[in-house]
Amino acid sequence: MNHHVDSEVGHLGTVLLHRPGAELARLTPRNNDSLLFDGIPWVGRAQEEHDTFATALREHGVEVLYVAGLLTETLAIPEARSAVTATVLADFRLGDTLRHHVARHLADLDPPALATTLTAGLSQAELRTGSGLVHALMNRAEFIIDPLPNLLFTRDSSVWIGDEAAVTSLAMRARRRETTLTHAIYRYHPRFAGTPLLFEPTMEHLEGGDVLLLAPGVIAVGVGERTRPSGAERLARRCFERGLAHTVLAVPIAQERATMHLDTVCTMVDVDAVVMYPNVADSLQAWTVTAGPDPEAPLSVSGPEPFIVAAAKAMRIDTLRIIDTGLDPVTAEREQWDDGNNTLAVAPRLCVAYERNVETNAQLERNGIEVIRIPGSELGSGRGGPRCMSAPIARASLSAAAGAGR
Ligand SMILES: NC(=[NH2+])NCCC[C@H](N)C(=O)O
Repeated sequence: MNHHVDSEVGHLGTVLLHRPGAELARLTPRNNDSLLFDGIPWVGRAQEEHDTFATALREHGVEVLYVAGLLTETLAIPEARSAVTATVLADFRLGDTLRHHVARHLADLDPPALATTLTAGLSQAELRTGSGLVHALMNRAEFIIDPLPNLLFTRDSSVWIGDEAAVTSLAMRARRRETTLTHAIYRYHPRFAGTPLLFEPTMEHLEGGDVLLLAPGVIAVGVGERTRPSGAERLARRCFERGLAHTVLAVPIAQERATMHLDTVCTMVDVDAVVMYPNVADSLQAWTVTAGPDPEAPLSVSGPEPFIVAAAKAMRIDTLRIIDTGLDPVTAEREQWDDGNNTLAVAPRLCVAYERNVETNAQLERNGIEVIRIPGSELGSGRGGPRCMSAPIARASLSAAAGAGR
């Protein structure tokens, strides 16, 4: 099976999605902030919206894989099952007595039920038997295993570069456990076992929403709230060592919720065009990182210079075209917040976007980009759009198309 991604826009072959489920029903006004949601989504409607997204992708010939299905199949493998449950049981907050009860509870679950518990979490009330001090001092609604509502945003927990999978290192506490699931899938699932892992969750912080494959061999990495400079450095070194890239652009972004990832302000819609939030278009800078002269100095760093200039140079094109999010700054700010810039390219000049971002979508169409509109009123409450909700596993190679090779 051909798993390979070398751009943001090559015809999408296979994508990993997570259909939201019981984990979204865990959100309350008391925990939504710490679980990184801005509201309390209506779960049934979020599922309908997500199904519309998946159907639109399938109608364009895309193979849709779901985390729940892959995880269930993975958990049927004893080694994978014990690796994943060990990460849950390692939680310090449990203490030995409760840990023992949780281990017994998990051991009784079949793979589908275990997959559900690992994503939706486990409350004190749901644990069949419990005892000990930690259990006694918990209230019934408290989580023994925290839910993972942000699993919806599959973009962040793994990224394919070439034919390698990078399992990322998530910065926010509420999301860390997501990568234990993606890690297990890529290590043990028969479809993926043997895939080289370019990055591991034990490394410096790096999130997929910050990683943009601008062209074969050229990667932009947003550096801000989530991805740290050290994470970008580690990714650059590993990509150079493995011949997966010749240039990495480190792009500082404001450490704010609205711009938590680079893909919240900029996504690619054509081989030489991005849709970009106008309020940052002029100020976005990039540091250019290339392989250094010798092992003592593995990286060369230069810059900063305007992102679009650095990107065009690295991509060896004259200009990187910028399509902005509508002209008036208030509309632009509203639509950026609602993930207007967060499009998923299905092919060059064909992208999926939330229908609510009326101005941005009209701008895209005026610039020759076809827009597949999907509803996102409930999905968007987690602050993520079509790109955040998808992890491409296979795209038609642009380097093959250009005859460039690597
Ligand atoms: N690639 C992205 N922009 N992902 C959006 C993730 C949103 C999620 N609620 C978080 O705060 O982490």
